[in-house]
Amino acid sequence: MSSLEEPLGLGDLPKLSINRLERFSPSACRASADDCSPSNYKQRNGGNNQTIFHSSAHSWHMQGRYTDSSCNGVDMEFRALPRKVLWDLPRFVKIVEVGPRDGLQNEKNTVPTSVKIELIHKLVASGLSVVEATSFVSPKWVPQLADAKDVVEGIRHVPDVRFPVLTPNLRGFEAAVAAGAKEVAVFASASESFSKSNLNCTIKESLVRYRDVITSAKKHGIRLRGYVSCVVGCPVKGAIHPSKVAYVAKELYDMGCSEISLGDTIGVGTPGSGPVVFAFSMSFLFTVRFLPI
Ligand SMILES: CC(C)(COP(=O)([O-])OP(=O)([O-])OC[C@H]1O[C@@H](n2cnc3c(N)ncnc32)[C@H](O)[C@@H]1OP(=O)([O-])[O-])[C@@H](O)C(=O)NCCC(=O)NCCSC(=O)C[C@@](C)(O)CC(=O)[O-]
Repeated sequence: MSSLEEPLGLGDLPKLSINRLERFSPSACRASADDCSPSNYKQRNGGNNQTIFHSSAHSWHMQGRYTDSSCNGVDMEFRALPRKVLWDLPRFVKIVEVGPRDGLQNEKNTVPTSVKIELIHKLVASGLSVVEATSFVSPKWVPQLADAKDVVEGIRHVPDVRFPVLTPNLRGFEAAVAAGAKEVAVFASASESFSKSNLNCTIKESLVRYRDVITSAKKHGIRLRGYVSCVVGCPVKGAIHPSKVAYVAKELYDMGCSEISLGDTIGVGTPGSGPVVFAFSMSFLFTVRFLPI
């Protein structure tokens, strides 16, 4: 049995509070805001029940207003909003699995290359069509992923799946292309402190580096994603202003990234995180609106 197949004890699983999800769900408002009940949406949506997805979407847009224990006194504006939010939901959600890269880059013990390749094969077998495989970063900074070339080599014959890899500079990009990568991602940050600790440079300097990577990627016909880290909060600086997120996202987009991934790096974008999250959701809407479908 490989390390991937060892069973997880139930006690090891994180505790998930369903109440927390439901508190912001359409069903939490059943008593008075009929428009937002899942059954109503089910009809309009051709019978597809996607309640969990709606729950999280509501939590962005409605936060603060659903926190009342009952929905008494709901005004017309409140009633109209859920319908608008439901209709505005995207018809398509793309999942980019980042476990082999993001998950393994912080492992205390370096995972053997063969196990990484096995993990990627299993993720593909589970139905995932985009799996971020590894990073072509400095092995001095991330020794856990020093075998990037071998990992890409080990998965290059898997058909119909995209395997983007992370590249922090032109050197990483060139190594990725030489190894056979067909898609890369660059990663900037909305927090100056995080940029320094992750890339050893300022946000502006990282964007200058990425301009070279992106120019080269366009020449090679390589698809590009751009990450923005710390879109809600930074481990050093705390709250991050949405304008910083919008600035970095727009720079990456203008340079030629076909997708922008907004990373809540430290997981503070919860419904309970108050006005920051609301402000961020507005910024998020702005950001996704200027991206092509
Ligand atoms: C950007 C650097 C390279 C600057 O690193 P540096 O030390 O400032 O720059 P350097 O140019 O002096 O390079 C240091 C050494 O690394 C070598 N080097 C330089 N570049 C490469 C390369 N591409 N591949 C292999 N080696 C490289 C370079 O040649 C040199 O070697 P030496 O001369 O000392 O022997 C470094 O800071 C780095 O690699 N950072 C990456 C950190 C990282 O991978 N972080 C985790 C990923 S980001 C993330 O997880 C967030 C995300 C994406 O998930 C989104 C979210 O959720 O927030």
